[in-house]
Amino acid sequence: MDAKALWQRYQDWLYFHEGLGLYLDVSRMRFDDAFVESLRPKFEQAFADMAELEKGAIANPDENRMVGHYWLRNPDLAPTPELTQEIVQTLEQIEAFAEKIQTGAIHPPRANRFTDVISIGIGGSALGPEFVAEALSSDFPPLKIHFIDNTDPAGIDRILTQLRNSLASTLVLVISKSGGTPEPRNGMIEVKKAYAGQNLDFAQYAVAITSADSNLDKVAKSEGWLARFPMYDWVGGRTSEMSAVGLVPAALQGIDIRAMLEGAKEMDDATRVADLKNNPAALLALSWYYAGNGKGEKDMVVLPYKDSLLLFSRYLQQLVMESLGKEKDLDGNTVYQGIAVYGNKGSTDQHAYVQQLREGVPNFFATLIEVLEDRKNPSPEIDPGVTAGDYLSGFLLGTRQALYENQRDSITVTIPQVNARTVGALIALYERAVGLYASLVNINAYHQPGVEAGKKAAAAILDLQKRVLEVLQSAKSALTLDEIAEKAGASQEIESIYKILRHLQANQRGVVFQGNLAQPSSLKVSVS
Ligand SMILES: O=P(O)(O)OC[C@H]1O[C@H](O)[C@H](O)[C@@H](O)[C@@H]1O
Repeated sequence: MDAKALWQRYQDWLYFHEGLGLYLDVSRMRFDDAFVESLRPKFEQAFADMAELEKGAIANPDENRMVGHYWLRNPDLAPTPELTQEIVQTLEQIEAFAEKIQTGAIHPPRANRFTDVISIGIGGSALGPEFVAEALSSDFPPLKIHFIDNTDPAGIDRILTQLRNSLASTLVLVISKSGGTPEPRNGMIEVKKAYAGQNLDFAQYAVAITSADSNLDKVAKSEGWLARFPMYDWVGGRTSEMSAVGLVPAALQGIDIRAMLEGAKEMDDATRVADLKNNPAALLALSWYYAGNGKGEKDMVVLPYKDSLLLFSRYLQQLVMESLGKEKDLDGNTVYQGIAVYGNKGSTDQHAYVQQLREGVPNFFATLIEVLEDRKNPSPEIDPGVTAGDYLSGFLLGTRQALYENQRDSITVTIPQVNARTVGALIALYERAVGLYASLVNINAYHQPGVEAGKKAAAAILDLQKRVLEVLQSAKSALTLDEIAEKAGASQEIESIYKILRHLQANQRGVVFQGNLAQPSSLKVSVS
């Protein structure tokens, strides 16, 4: 396509949202009109499915749940007045709580103010709050946030060591929809011990964000924690940023949560339009379908050219991959769907892997996120008439062009600046695009059956560890791995037993190895 035709294509396909000042450019996805026409019936269905979902249909049939994240930013859409009221009240409670914490009306027993927050959660209970903190937190927020999003002991130590001298003014959020996920539970127990170690009454520092009557909710209630906020059955973890899960941590950092909700609402309104060309989420879904042949054959590389949006790709990884990565479609056929997502930021990544994107295996399409405003204040000149921001912008345009010249497709999303409204809008844009794409490929975007397999296997390993230790404790002399496996009734799991023991041995847990470490079958194991 020559330059003139390409410029025309750019204008023909350009989407602009006036209120948000957001542009979406899909002109560098090389679909043709016939392709668009062929997808129209699927889009009609997708728009109809989405309308049903918003009205409160059981859009997640496997879990028999409604899917209501759209109601969070427009409570009047909720299917019952009770739900509307609950959403509104929770929002007011969040704002009132954050204000009291910031003014010191609620303060820790031994300090005038809370200065820090530890947010404990994983997956959907961490990725949104982390992304939003990185994108929107001011340089000197009223409360500084720290995340424990894993059960890595060294990671937990790092946070607790950094906060050692300010634990007495640190608020703790424990966020878990189910209230039973092991990682946040472990984090909570360890943090609780750290408070006890400094003679601080954890309950006076702790806030739970979880489903009513979950295990976490029960603990928080019985111990009289500082506050509890609800997580709803009809909001999925990966779409929970606009629920208490995302709003509580954001509000505590002084982020304008009303603006975030407003941006999402405006985007929801725009992505509700049942007209492909005038719906930015539909244009994204169309582009994804085109790129990957409706089967996820190409990966989505997300490159925001703005440091503060670094975690967007990580956030999208869960939103897209946990939603779309499914073995079965809604009719039970085996389809192995999904779209792989990765990326960090531009121009940084141009010095890392863009070489492969430009010249190597063409198994991806790029999404470039452009932010028009460079910085709040005027920029100094780097070269005559040229600023650092001009370079950043030039690198984005250059990469887009270089990719296109080599038949690598890209989408460009442009926002005027990174603020609460545009971040809310970006989240909403991708939530809807995922929902529409799921309809196009006929899958349930709102469950995650595959995650259970790993959780069950991990639980079995921990159970095996107990049995193995019992065997060793009652043994009179050192045993080979074969003998341990047999006595534990787990002959098929000898490799797991070896790995469990190796881990215990490395952590001074009383396990002693004799023999050649390079030949596990030669080892004799005892406990001290
Ligand atoms: O919020 P929680 O119930 O603790 O869940 C945290 C995460 O755990 C699971 O592994 C799910 O796959 C995620 O969708 C979820 O976000």
